Amino acid sequence: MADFTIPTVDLSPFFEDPGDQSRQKKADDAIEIIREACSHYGFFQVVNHGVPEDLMRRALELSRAFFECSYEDKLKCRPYPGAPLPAGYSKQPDNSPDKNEYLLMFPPGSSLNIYPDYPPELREVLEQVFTYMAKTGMLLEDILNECLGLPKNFLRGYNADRSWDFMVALRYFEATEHENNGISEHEDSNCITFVFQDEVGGLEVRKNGVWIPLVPKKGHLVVNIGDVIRVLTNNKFKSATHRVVRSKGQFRHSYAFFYNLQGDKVVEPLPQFTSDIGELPKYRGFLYKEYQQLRLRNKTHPPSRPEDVIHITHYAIPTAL
Ligand SMILES: O=C(O)CCC(=O)C(=O)O
Ligand SMILES: [Fe+2]
Repeated sequence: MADFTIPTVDLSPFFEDPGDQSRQKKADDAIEIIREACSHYGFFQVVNHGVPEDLMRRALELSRAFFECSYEDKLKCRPYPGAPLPAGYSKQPDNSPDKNEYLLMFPPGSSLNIYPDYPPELREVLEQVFTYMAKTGMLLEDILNECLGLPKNFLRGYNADRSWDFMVALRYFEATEHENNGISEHEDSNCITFVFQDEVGGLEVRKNGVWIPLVPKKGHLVVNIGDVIRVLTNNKFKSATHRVVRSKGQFRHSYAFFYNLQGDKVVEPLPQFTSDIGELPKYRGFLYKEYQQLRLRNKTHPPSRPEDVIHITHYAIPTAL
């Protein structure tokens, strides 16, 4: 029988004294669940992750208030031309199958950030959420490092520059009589993504070929593994396939934090998952910023044929897959 469960992992052992024996057992159990989830489908949920629940709730209230402003007002913080990603407010192009609008930011202090004036508390709350999420990202990266049996701090060293991380507050429009696509099925291009959402629901992940709804739970963060980890591990860890469906009569709000990679880094399968174990690389190496640009183009100039949408398979070595 199909298994529709999505593991929830308690991260509290990773905040406790490392010398404690019972802490070690709980941490080992968590690592085992994460390893299993990442090896098969690339997603799970976490609790006790360090991001305060009240702050997440407040962030959702404030982004809702922002999105309720008029389109003209929201356009006051539209992106500067030429930024690597559109920081500020954007709405998906009318010809996009994705039906949502979003507010994107880089790390607090980035000169690219454009914040709305209303509601006045939004900026500070966004910056706080960002700071907490980046810490959770570092913790999860260390945990993945351990799950993969890589040398201590390997991923930390490879991905030491936090300036390309970004966060998006999203609002999905109500479904119509005829269609309900919020974001078409995709894998995230980055390293690790964290999502929290309001009570409406709509995020779905594909596990063993079946779409499973992520029922919103207070204080939970959904974790998706992205394509960078998939390529580094030569497919040992999967990037999560997910989508968002819209609800009739309700807008949906969520936040997605993209723990990312600096654009000049080369992404290619690591020797630990190729030559060291006698396996061929399944991807050719590429500069991360090239891939991020191609993925952005999917959004700004949505191809009319779904088969023209760029995925990580763009870099796949055909004979090795
Ligand atoms: O809104 C969500 O729940 C997920 C968003 C997402 O998948 C994305 O922005 O890549
Ligand atoms: Fe996504």
